[in-house]
Amino acid sequence: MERNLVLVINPGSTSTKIAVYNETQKMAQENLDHDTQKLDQFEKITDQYEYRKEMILNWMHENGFDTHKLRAVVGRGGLLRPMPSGAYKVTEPLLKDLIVGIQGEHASNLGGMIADAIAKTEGIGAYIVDPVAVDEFEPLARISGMPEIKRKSLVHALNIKAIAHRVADEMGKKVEDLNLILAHLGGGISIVPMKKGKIIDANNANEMGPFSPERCGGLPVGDVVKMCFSGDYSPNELKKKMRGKGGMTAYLGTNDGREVVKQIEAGNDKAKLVFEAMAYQISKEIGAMATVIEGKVDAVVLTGGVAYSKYLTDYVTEHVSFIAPVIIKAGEDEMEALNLGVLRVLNGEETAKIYEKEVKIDD
Ligand SMILES: Nc1ncnc2c1ncn2[C@@H]1O[C@H](COP(=O)(O)OP(=O)(O)O)[C@@H](O)[C@H]1O
Ligand SMILES: CCCC(=O)OP(=O)(O)O
Repeated sequence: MERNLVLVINPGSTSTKIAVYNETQKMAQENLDHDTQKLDQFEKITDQYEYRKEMILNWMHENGFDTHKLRAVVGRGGLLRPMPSGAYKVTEPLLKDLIVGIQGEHASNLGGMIADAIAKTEGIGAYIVDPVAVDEFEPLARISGMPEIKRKSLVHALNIKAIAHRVADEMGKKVEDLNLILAHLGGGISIVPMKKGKIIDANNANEMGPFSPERCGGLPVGDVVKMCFSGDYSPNELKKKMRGKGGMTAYLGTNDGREVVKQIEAGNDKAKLVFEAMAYQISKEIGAMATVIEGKVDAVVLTGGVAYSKYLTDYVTEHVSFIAPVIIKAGEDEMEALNLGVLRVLNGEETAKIYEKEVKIDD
């Protein structure tokens, strides 16, 4: 049987996206949304491994894709050690860091883990491309204000880089010729200044910046310390309040922006206040990141699922268009970027990076 297909697996905090490609042709894609109640049944994100893997294998089976026809599996890469951008082979040290969550828990850790499991049963390669741990920060961006704590680059690097290339193409330029502010508005939110193709700062989508559909964003730190020592919450409850059950979900009980827009249209004032507060915080972060590149911004780009909401993009555009023209690229180019990343390796145009050679593993 000819092995000519690539399986692309993209676990996000609110969804699992799956696609099958034959070379550059997408044969099928499915976006499986996960509601807050379902994900809440799992204590840790790695506990979702079997649930999401079975969903993917069932989808393949139901859509007539035989795993024996796969030539590679590529997954979204997770919270690994700070690393250069690129396509990586899933090796044992990389897998180990995904499983332990070396920089924390996130759904994207499951991408490489599930890709590896499916690839191993077929004796083929598993890969990740531009994981959320891609780190191109400049030295100033790493200083937090407390020496024990470093600012981290945890960012939607895959989509941000893919969308930046798309915008540059449409402008007849290369990313290296541009300064952009890109805001990925998904289950988590990343806002970055991109200087000549490099993500030189970012809010850290897991813990800082605007609140998001499922995360609390940056908080007044004194109040957080009080909560931690109140005895009212276990460490796991607090983690869930930060990620998974934070932000829009905490106020409105849903991680689904479409549902919130419907509530606003039905006259729900609380939904309006919270959704606008998210748009307000997004706008403020874009303003802050514009200072990093001294206001020399060619465009502000809004991408990710929440950028489908005209209500939200209108609000943000009104508040930030004084900085630069606002371009809306709703949704993501992640599936395409994962497939193209692995094709460059399979077709010999690029050599897959080896994690343990690119990062310092000191334990
Ligand atoms: N038309 C829309 N209006 C508002 N929010 C939307 C719309 N479409 C998708 N979303 C929201 O976008 C978020 C998912 O974005 P996505 O980039 O797919 O993130 P992730 O990969 O983190 O799951 C969810 O909160 C979803 O409800
Ligand atoms: C940690 C950055 C990646 C991220 O937040 O992704 P999702 O929006 O898919 O959860």
